[in-house]
Amino acid sequence: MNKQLVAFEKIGISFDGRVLLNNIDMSISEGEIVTLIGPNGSGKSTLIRILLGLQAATSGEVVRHKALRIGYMPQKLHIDPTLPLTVKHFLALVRGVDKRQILPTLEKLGIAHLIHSQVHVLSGGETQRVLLARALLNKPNLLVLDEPVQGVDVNGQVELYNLIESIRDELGCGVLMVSHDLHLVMAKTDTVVCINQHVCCSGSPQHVTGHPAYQALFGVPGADETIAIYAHQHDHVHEDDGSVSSDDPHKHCHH
Ligand SMILES: Nc1ncnc2c1ncn2[C@@H]1O[C@H](COP(=O)(O)OP(=O)(O)OP(=O)(O)O)[C@@H](O)[C@H]1O
Repeated sequence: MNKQLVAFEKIGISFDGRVLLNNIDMSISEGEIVTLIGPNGSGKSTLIRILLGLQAATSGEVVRHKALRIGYMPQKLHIDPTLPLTVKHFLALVRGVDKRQILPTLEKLGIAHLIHSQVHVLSGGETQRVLLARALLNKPNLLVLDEPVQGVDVNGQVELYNLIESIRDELGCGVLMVSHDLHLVMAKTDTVVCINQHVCCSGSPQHVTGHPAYQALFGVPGADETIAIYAHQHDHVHEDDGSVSSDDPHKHCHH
């Protein structure tokens, strides 16, 4: 049994009296890739912010392993485009970084040739790899990736997911990813947690079982075998605010 790195226990959060997250239970272990999915505004980034300690939960607890070391990859690089900054200097800003690790880390991610490039001229895929390099330089045992393939074309997305999987294989770290896309990420995921205010369902990814609403939302799987689909059948009803209808006798999703 792999070591559990983080457990969310009955996490809840409200903003201005509006419940955003309610009773969230989930965990991530070493060597496990967990993907958090859910519609826009369902609270995925907020849950990540709670894990990072940037946001306090209103209720519940985040239990962290005492040796937990997080490498965080944000959605975007927020840097003033008029500021001259090379990739090397950007990565040298990581607190406590061993500068000798910068080049080997870039090599591992296939972007060693960019070491002297300005960060603001990088393509979407190159930027994501630099952000991944920054997360890895923190020597994490848990990688937290908030929409790691944002702004990357489909081929680049497959490559990035392959890279994330190979990093997991090499380092044995846990990975917590937020994703909107289901097709590409699912083949690289051990556990999927679908949230919409509460945990709608969680479990292993599996091929589509034919739910028409799900296929309408996320499409039909292609022939590419790196593509797998997670089938998710709701047996409960969400109100407009995402809460579960109170007169619904079923409170959980089927897989
Ligand atoms: N500090 C805050 N104060 C008030 N409302 C907030 C705060 N942080 C987040 N929210 C609200 O909580 C909701 C969920 O935001 P969050 O970014 O967690 O969703 P998400 O699932 O990551 O969305 P997306 O898929 O669009 O990135 C949004 O409606 C957002 O406006």
